[in-house]
Amino acid sequence: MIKVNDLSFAYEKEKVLKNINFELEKGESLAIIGSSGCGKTTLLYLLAGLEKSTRGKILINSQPLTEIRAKSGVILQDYGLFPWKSVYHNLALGLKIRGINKNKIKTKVNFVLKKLKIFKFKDKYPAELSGGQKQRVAVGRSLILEPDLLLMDEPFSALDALTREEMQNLILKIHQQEDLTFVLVTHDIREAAFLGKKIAVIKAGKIVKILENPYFGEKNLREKQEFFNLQKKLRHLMGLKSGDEIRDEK
Ligand SMILES: Nc1ncnc2c1ncn2[C@@H]1O[C@H](COP(=O)(O)OP(=O)(O)OP(=O)(O)O)[C@@H](O)[C@H]1O
Repeated sequence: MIKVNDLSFAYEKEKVLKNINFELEKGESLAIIGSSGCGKTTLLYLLAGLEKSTRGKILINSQPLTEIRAKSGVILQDYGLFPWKSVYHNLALGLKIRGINKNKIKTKVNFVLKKLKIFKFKDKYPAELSGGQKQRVAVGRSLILEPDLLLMDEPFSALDALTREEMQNLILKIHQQEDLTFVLVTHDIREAAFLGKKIAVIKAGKIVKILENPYFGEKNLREKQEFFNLQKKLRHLMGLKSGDEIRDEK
């Protein structure tokens, strides 16, 4: 589905991504993790066709990516909702632009609203919703266009821990039910370990390791020892110190 070959990118002179290589099969998920400023968002923008690489290439379904793809859904951290439109019309807009008739739009929007459990908010405006509800609307707005690839940049970072877990469960469920391929950028180790079938660790613009997560999608994963072990591995790869080491330094 995605093939990235020797990709590099610079904003003006500063090289932000260096020789990035990875592949992602259809129906797989990739979590991209790294500390602030390492280049995660830039990589997602390149995958979305919002920025163009300085060197190397991206193939999606064997086609070189040269512009924004209609079949790629993108969800950003700030929800990207239209504040002057109701929940219903935020979801309907993409279909309307594509010239779909009103009845079909109504059926589809209502179906997605129910699936994401936000039907009762359909006449509300984004400002009247909680963070989690807004993020459900943002997910709905992408899914309604039936993307074959969903690209998400820190989509749940503004949410409290419980709502964040609920949203992670929701994405996993949609992935499992619809074989959705997705890429998620995050700085949260737990989130990467939960939502990545593959987990790419980035440091200063380079992929230091791509881990396979054999436990991805398992029931009650968050309570399993393997989940903690994987997080420990990720912490090491990211060069994070344990609390003890910090105490020893004093
Ligand atoms: N529009 C821009 N012009 C110039 N430099 C930029 C621009 N956007 C990002 N950068 C720089 O590129 C580097 C990577 O930024 P990027 O946003 O991809 O990192 P990130 O890993 O997503 O960080 P964070 O987790 O803080 O969002 C940073 O050093 C940043 O300052």
